[in-house]
Amino acid sequence: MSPQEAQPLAPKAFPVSWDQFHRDARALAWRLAGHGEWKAIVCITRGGLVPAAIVARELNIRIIETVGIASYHDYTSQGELQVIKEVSREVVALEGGEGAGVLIIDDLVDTGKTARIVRDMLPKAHFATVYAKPKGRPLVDTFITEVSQDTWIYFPWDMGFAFQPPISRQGND
Ligand SMILES: O=P(O)(O)OC[C@H]1O[C@H](OP(=O)(O)OP(=O)(O)O)[C@H](O)[C@@H]1O
Ligand code: HPA
Ligand SMILES: [Mg+2]
Repeated sequence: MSPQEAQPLAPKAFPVSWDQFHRDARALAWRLAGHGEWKAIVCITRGGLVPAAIVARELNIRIIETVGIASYHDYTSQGELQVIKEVSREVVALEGGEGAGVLIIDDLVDTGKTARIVRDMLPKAHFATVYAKPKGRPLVDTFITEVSQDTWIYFPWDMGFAFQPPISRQGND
């Protein structure tokens, strides 16, 4: 179901183009570059895959691990959080364990529930997202742009080109 067909979770829309997402993910890499060297990235699939690729390229990080968490259904509701794939023991054990030397990447933090689970798995890791909403912000070490809690972020991989009716026709039909 598309967000247009469904009742979205938040009334305000923040659409992000590929170009803007690339700039914001690069800005995240610039900010992270000042924090030292990471041995590995753990990206939270699926949303974290795209920013992780951009940050890994910029910071020359070659060990990329995934942790799979899913919770939102059809863009309309957040259900039980499901851990679909755990982090490998080798990555947890890097630099003495508990995620030390690991950079966790996700596209955004919203309620913070996903971040909480991954932080508990890797308490010494650095948690970075491109976007953050107020409820989840305390769980993130580094992010680029904050949007209000009543805003839904539309990522470029969820969108396509569509006809836009002229403003003069909107709401008049
Ligand atoms: O802070 P929270 O309220 O927990 O929400 C944030 C999470 O929700 C989205 O993932 P989703 O569960 O939709 O899965 P996906 O990454 O596979 O799209 C997003 O990519 C974050 O991982
Ligand atoms: O605002 C959002 N946009 C896309 N996916 C999400 N998952 C949680 N919040 C969001
Ligand atoms: Mg996700």
